Amino acid sequence: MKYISTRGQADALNFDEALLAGLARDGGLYLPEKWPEFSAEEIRDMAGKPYTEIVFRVVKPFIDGVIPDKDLKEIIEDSYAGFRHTAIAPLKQINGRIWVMELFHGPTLAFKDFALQMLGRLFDYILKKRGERITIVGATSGDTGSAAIEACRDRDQIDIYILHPHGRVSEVQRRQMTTVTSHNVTNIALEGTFDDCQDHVKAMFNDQNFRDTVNLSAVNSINWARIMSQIAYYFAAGVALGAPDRPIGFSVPTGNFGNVFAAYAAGRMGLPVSQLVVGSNRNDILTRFFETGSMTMNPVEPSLSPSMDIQVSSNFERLLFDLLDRDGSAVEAALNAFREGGNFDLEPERHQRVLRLFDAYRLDDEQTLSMISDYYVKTGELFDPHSVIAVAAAEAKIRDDVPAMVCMATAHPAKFPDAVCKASGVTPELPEHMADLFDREEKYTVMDNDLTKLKDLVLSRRRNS
Ligand SMILES: N[C@@H](CCOP(=O)(O)O)C(=O)O
Repeated sequence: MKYISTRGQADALNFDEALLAGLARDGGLYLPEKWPEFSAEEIRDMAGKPYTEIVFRVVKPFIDGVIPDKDLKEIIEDSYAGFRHTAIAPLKQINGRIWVMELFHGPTLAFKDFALQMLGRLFDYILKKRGERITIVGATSGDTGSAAIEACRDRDQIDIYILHPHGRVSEVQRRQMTTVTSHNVTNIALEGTFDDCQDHVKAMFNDQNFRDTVNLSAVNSINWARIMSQIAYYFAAGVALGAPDRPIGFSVPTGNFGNVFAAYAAGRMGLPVSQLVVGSNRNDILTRFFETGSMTMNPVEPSLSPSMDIQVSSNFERLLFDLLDRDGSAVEAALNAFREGGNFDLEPERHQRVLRLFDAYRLDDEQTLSMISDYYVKTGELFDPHSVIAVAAAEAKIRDDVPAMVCMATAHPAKFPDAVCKASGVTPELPEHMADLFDREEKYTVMDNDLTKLKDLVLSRRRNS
């Protein structure tokens, strides 16, 4: 299995090379050259299997022998051993056709743990084999940061720097990152937005000298291995609800487009995915795109669902690559137009094609609070401000011919106690392992929104061995 860049110029890589590279050298994102496909029989056979077995079957074709099966199985078992629910990703029905998959039982209470617990172990395994070290610079709007830190802390081969937008993540999200004091972790609160943080990360990758000097790698979903690991829970949900013999829809709260792209990938691999609903908050660039075929950038506005306060959704590039018939130069031209002029338009015929699968829906803060309250009263479920957008979007957009839709509950309500309490009157409690989070000491550096200063910091702390 080779991995190719969405911009079409970089060398094709094997799994381990793509894992360590993060972003391709031409600025594109890696994708498998060809989607592996499961037959109906192979999908049917996943039903009733433990979650870790489904992960193994889904990721094996992507790893393609780079890691022997025995070692891969151990990595997978170890990755999910720390989850606090025995089902790992439990499914709950909340009304006739709508289900919720809880993806917040991992160590940092968000869906990011599903991929990052694996990513940390994959890095460790490959780096030890190669005798190499890497520097990770990651950007977070709230959840990726702590999940990445948790996965990479205290690993000898890794130094990790996480940039978050200063004052724009919830206090629990910030403390989950900044109270980790491991020697290899640096937290930076950037005077800017998440998009600024993500732009700086990409700029560091696009500076070939810098990336080679520090051996830069990625924990964000620009890294293919992030998407790969997340595809597994879509298969787990699908087979639990009757796939391949019954089609299935998914509703996903979306910021960087990685999670919903994993659902799309599951469809390309044979899961009968018949509808994907993209949920957004007032930063609704994706919703407007699906509604109109035109992607137009607005300023990022803070919301009650900060993890989705994003205008430039990295993984949209992977979908665009398919929509533009895998033509790397067309992808590059469209994205250059977007970055330079703040807009690009998809041809009407391609827009119609994307609408066969995708729908989109937005909720502003007021609607988000009201929906948290409504579902709490109607079902007893306390949703966080991101998950509730998926549920409301599913209710609003589920098509008549979709027999079951699964909403991805991406974060634990205790990550957003103020919003949840305002909506429901209930303050969700942090799980025991985090009960003293507010007593722990924080350590982070507030920095100007300045790429040169960031690079200097990373270079100055570089370890030679
Ligand atoms: N919503 C994310 C933003 C980064 O997304 P990623 O999937 O590319 O890591 C966050 O919570 O940090």
